[in-house]
Amino acid sequence: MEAPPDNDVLWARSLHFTHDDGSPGLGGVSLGVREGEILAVGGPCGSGKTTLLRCLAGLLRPQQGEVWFNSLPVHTMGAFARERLRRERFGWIDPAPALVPELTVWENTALPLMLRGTPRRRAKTTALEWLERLDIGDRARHRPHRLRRAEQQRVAVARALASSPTVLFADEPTASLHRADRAHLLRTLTTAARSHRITVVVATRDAQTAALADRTVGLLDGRCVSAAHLPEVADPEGRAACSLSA
Ligand SMILES: Nc1ncnc2c1ncn2[C@@H]1O[C@H](COP(=O)(O)OP(=O)(O)OP(=O)(O)O)[C@@H](O)[C@H]1O
Repeated sequence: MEAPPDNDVLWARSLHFTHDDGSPGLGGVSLGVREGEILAVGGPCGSGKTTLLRCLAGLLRPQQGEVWFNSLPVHTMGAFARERLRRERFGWIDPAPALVPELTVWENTALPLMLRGTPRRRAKTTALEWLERLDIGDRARHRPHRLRRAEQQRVAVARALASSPTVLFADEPTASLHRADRAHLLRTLTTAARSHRITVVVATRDAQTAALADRTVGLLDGRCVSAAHLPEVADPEGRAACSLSA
């Protein structure tokens, strides 16, 4: 078993994954993600983007192939070690904000930190700082149902960033948002990731999202293709536009 190149924080070789019902997920995907890089994984519906992110994040175990996080072989780790790795080093954003309805916005944001053992007061301070950066500090004491969908998704982003993950996985994070909300969320997410040197792997069918990435890999039928098939962006939110101080 050969460890990945030094400058790749995440590295996958020849990943094969078939779902329990026999549906093909991945058919031999290899890629490397450099430290601090924002990598977009593009491709049409059903091409394997979510399956790839879940394999890279240790949520699914590929039947064949290797996943390395720095020098750690994720593909050979047991369930407990993978869960710990996810809790301590990875962040995850779903297409729809999955917040705990009984908790306030700041408690939702602080939850991963508290699960890690951070004292409540310190977790609260960090959560409030991230909520301010994402322009929802004034909603900190509300419960999620009082927020718009776009605001809830910003809470999900704050929650993922608050625990300072080494790698943040974002699965179509703007899929359920309007265009203006999408642009705002993407700018804050990518600006925060760049300023905090967080590596991001984002699955997307959206050209606007891909335009903010350093690099895009395309998937088709569970395999890497040379170029991602994403539509042209009429008014791309280029990286130069990322001037927020998140
Ligand atoms: N839990 C599951 N059980 C069975 N098959 C699945 C499951 N999840 C995904 N698949 C199948 O695996 C293939 C890849 O799906 P995946 O969700 O990874 O693609 P995707 O590119 O993320 O799609 P989308 O853009 O629609 O989210 C598809 O054929 C899909 O139907």
